Amino acid sequence: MTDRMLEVTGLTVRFGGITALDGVGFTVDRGQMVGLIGPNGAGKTTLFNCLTRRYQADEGQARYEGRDLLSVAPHAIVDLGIARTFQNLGLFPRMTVRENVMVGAHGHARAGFVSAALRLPSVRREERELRFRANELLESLELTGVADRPAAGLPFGTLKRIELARALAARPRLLLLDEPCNGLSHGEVDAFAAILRGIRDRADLTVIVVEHHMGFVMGTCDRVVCLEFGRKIAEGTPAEVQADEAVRTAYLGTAA
Ligand SMILES: Nc1ncnc2c1ncn2[C@@H]1O[C@H](COP(=O)(O)OP(=O)(O)OP(=O)(O)O)[C@@H](O)[C@H]1O
Repeated sequence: MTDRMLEVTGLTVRFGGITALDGVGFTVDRGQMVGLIGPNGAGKTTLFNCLTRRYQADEGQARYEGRDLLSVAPHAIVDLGIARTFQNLGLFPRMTVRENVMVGAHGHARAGFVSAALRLPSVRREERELRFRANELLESLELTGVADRPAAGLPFGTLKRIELARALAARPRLLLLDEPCNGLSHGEVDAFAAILRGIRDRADLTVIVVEHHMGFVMGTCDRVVCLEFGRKIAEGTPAEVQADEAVRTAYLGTAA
């Protein structure tokens, strides 16, 4: 029996004359790591923006854990256990690495504005818990050594891991990663893949990852969905999608 987490059907998004997503459908089961690939402009980021309610779908449905995701308010997405990272990192450069990660967990803080302003004991306890959680994440992502340094000036590969730690701080059940390997060296990609696999296995986590790095996708994902010009052109195991003629044509211009 499958444990379906996400079911997307007929998802269509138009921007004026451009159809960025054209009737896209796929499913994701709990615990899977699904790769979302396709040439530039295929609609991958638009799909993430729809699922996180930044963009409004013109047609179609997305059911997440049995509920209609497309009617959820954008700010409520994190409460449903969905977190994402961005192509262009959205870190706070002057805050320390630890503080950046703690920001990700703040959506889960219970203290209200007044008690936080008065620094009541309950708030201090909560902050200790957030710090503890952040420290755990920093350790599992091999960031403890830079925890007290400002994010500004750290190497790009490190910033990518901080961005991942911040998304994980919200304790997501579904994690959407937008090009996590972009700009990483070969060695960093392998290290990132190993870290991600470790986290996925430890924390009951389901992942959809947009990525152009085929080595990462083929070596890390359980299933792959390929988009081109807003349409799904292939879906299957990494090996099946890699061998698919439409996918090869989309990437190379001609079937290779
Ligand atoms: N806010 C927007 N307004 C107008 N057009 C948009 C908007 N967002 C995306 N598009 C268009 O939708 C199409 C799909 O873009 P999208 O960014 O989703 O592709 P992508 O697969 O993520 O590409 P890349 O790999 O380059 O990030 C493109 O033609 C893009 O120009």
